[in-house]
Amino acid sequence: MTNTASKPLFDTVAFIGMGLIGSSLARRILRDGLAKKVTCAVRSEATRDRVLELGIANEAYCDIKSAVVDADLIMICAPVGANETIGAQLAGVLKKGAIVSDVGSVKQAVIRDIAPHLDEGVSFVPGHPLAGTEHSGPDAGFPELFEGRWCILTPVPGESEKATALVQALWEACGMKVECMDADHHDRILGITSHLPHLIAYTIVGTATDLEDALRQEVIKFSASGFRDFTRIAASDPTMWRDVFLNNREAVLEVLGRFQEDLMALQRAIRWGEGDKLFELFSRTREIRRGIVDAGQYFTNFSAEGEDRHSDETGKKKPD
Ligand SMILES: NC(=O)C1=CN([C@@H]2O[C@H](COP(=O)(O)OP(=O)(O)OC[C@H]3O[C@@H](n4cnc5c(N)ncnc54)[C@H](O)[C@@H]3O)[C@@H](O)[C@H]2O)C=CC1
Ligand SMILES: O=C(O)C(=O)Cc1ccc(O)cc1
Repeated sequence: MTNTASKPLFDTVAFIGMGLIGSSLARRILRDGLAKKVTCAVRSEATRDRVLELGIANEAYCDIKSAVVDADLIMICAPVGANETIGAQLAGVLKKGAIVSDVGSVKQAVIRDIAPHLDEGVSFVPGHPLAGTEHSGPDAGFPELFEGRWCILTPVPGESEKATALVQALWEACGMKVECMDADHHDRILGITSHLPHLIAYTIVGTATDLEDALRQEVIKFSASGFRDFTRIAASDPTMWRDVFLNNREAVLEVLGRFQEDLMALQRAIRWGEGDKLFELFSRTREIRRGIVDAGQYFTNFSAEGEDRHSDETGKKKPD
């Protein structure tokens, strides 16, 4: 989908954090003229130089204040564990009428850490584009990342509806479908659909490679596509995912409890040779996958063979 906006939605968009998500959105904004100017705050001179070399921001700074002081939209794109520190640096600095938004994978903790620091006259519209890869850093981004995917906004009651509509318009201009919901509802859904699967992938790859040396070599050598899929997910950024689990503790622990019960039931079925139970579950899950693919939902970036065009198989981390 190409941008249908006839004029820029914002004068200046400032990014805090220019990794996979920040740099993908910045690329899209600059490519399609969704803002007149893009600025960003990064943490090192090397990243600042790289961002300017890549041409993914008009101005790049190593401090937050310089990047955000004239911005109409401030998009926080750092790991969610950095939000408390980032929020404190926004207090007393932003223009009246500025909008603060974010892309964090959890939403209640983001609201907890950012909202108290924002001045009167500044709107806050938390968001989460459900699109990504296992890669990190400014080189990993690409402008088509968001195409055809969902973006969830979790507006805080009492906040400006105009601000929410503008953030929604930005994500729609990036090709996303947008839905609003409460932050706690978001965290419960994503706990099941995203956080638990990542935890399982980290566990499986950990278990399989925590073997004695000779066996580990064979696991790597003969890894079939099922295991390789898990290794892709398990190559995701450790800082980002540590922060996700620490900041969505309740929802993850709740779903993990249910998962452990279901796993025990499967363990028992295997032990006692209860083939019917296994067959019934596997048939049900096969139908679910077929339903998702037929509905064209979520997997819009998968080819017929089920490979995700967003990612390669190497799991290599791009420079940060
Ligand atoms: N990776 C993914 O697939 C997705 C990630 N997200 C969310 O997007 C956010 C960013 O993730 P990615 O872009 O993947 O991570 P990334 O690791 O590629 O980029 C994060 C950037 O933030 C910078 N950063 C860290 N602390 C900072 C601070 N205090 N001030 C300024 N910059 C700081 C890092 O140097 C890095 O360049 C996270 O909150 C994550 O939960 C959302 C959807 C998908
Ligand atoms: O790479 C994958 O398979 C992902 O699941 C990407 C992803 C990671 C985190 C999010 O909050 C949303 C999407």
